[in-house]
Amino acid sequence: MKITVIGAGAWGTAVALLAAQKGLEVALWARRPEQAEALQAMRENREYLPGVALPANLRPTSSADEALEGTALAVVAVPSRALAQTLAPMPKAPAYLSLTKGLAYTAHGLTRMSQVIAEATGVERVAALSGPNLAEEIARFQPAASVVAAAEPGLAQQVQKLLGGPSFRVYTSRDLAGVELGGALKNVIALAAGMVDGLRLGDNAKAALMTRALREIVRFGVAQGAHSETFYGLSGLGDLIATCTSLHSRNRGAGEKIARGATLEELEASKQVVEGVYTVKALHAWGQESGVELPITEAVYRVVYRGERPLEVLSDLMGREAKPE
Ligand SMILES: NC(=O)C1=CN([C@@H]2O[C@H](COP(=O)(O)OP(=O)(O)OC[C@H]3O[C@@H](n4cnc5c(N)ncnc54)[C@H](O)[C@@H]3O)[C@@H](O)[C@H]2O)C=CC1
Ligand SMILES: O=C(CO)COP(=O)(O)O
Repeated sequence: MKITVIGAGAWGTAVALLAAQKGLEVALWARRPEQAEALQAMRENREYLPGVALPANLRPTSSADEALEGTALAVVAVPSRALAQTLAPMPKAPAYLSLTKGLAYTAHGLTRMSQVIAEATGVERVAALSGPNLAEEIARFQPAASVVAAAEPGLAQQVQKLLGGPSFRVYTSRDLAGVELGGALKNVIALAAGMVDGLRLGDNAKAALMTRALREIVRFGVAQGAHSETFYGLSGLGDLIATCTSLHSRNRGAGEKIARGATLEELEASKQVVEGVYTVKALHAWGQESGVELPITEAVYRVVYRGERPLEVLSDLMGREAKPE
């Protein structure tokens, strides 16, 4: 069986490696022809995932026709901002799996990545995989677990069989919204966690941030139609822990850089995608329209987009009205 991974960044390459290890024929589509050629020539993704050899059954290409011909599943690992424009002109696959952790604010309101994929391709069979999954560890087959969610249970089970293996335990879920929202919102909180690290505010501060943020994520997610239990699972709490504490996390690292004075332009110029920067903007736009308060998310927005100082924003959060937990 053949599967196609669209997007040859760190995460697309890591998941392509998981699929190749299962003996599948794997096409890895890279946007730039020179990137596909470099992957092919070096049998390594030196730009985004150095130090890991690509096996022979993993075939890099920049041709969408070649990548998608005869495929059973397209696994999408393109940054959220480029998702619709990347997929729309490509040949269609029978089903899609979203690996992208982001949120968009469109004319339809807040839009999850599986919805962006369905709209861009016209294909309704779309699943999402999310969990505490840092690409650098998964690519080295260090043990990890994840959740695949789809409205159609058969699709989630198909992905579970295709990607699950000795180092990667995959659970299924019916809560597509919950799995996607947990993965998107934790990136915003990881920016805040990075600021806590950069300002050396301490372990108590980070634990308080993550705990109160989880409450905020649950409140928001349930209002969006997700199930609260999903946020206490791998794609919620699990990913929140991994991303807020890992030295590999680009979002947490970006928060540290912000605390040391990095600007939005500098973050956007990074070769590696920092999704939290776009997710927080979408959430802010939604909050303005809906009137729903997301205090921690709003604090991150004020620092990233209004250039306010993290310590001043923190002081506002600490000074909010006293209330029961
Ligand atoms: N790196 C990780 O550990 C994980 C990442 N993710 C998610 O996967 C998605 C992809 O992230 P990574 O693979 O880590 O990215 P990356 O930061 O390693 O690489 C960026 C990728 O995006 C491509 N790209 C940049 N601009 C583009 C554009 N305008 N059009 C098309 N492609 C473009 C680059 O060529 C490269 O392949 C993100 O949504 C991220 O949140 C999810 C789980 C783990
Ligand atoms: O989603 C991730 C881990 O599950 C990766 O997080 P970063 O994008 O912050 O590196």
